[in-house]
Amino acid sequence: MPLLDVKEIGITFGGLRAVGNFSIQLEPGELVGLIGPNGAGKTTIFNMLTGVYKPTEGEIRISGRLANGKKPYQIVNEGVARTFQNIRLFKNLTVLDNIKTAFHKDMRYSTVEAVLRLPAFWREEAEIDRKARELLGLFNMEEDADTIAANMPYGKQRKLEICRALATSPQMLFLDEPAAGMNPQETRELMNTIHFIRDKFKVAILLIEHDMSLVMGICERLVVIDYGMIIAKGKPEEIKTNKKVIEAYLGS
Ligand SMILES: Nc1ncnc2c1ncn2[C@@H]1O[C@H](COP(=O)(O)OP(=O)(O)OP(=O)(O)O)[C@@H](O)[C@H]1O
Repeated sequence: MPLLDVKEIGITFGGLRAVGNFSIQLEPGELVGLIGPNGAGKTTIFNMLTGVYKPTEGEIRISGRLANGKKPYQIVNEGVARTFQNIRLFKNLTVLDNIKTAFHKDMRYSTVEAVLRLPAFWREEAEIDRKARELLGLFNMEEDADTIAANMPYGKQRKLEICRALATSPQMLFLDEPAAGMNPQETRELMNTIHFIRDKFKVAILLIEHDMSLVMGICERLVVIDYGMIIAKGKPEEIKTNKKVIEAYLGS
């Protein structure tokens, strides 16, 4: 059974069909790119897959369970994490605290134990601290633990956002234009980071990206959309020479 099984989903905003007949399957550990010109509907698809929008047509199944109409936090509990086109971090918190907030989804102590600062609370807080530092360590960011997120260079903020998404122990990770605003050096590092994540965490990754060198370089297969509809699917080398894809990009 695929991890993600999307059948013919679509959404209409005020009479305008932004996305239609969109289908995709993701198997564990796959690295797939979702590409298309500006305004093609990529973020709208992510928003449907993560519970921000409810599709007006079709069916989304995560690990076989119907996910249409679930709220974003329920989708996180189904093992899906995402990052955003515009980085969303708690800018005034430290790097470590940004990660810890994500781990708190799994906390088991009760409100009473937390308010009264009972041992169960401290034990679990110490464990979250340890796990957050360990995760930062995997991304070579342990020395940034006490830095305020907003004071980090752009590339590192992106990395932190991905790192925080992983703290929810997802099976699937959706990255919305992770290379946006990055310089070529940061983009190269990001490619390595994405490969590392897939191999280390065994997550399936769905990646929206405008940077063609990035998607072509790391994705095993690509889905191309234009005006809300799939126009091509295939391996990067097939997509590169696909006439419809070339026309869609030249025309945008
Ligand atoms: N909440 C909404 N209400 C009305 N229209 C919307 C809404 N969300 C998205 N759209 C429309 O859906 C279409 C697809 O937008 P979307 O942001 O998904 O494209 P995109 O492929 O992610 O573009 P980009 O690459 O520029 O980020 C656009 O025409 C947009 O105006």
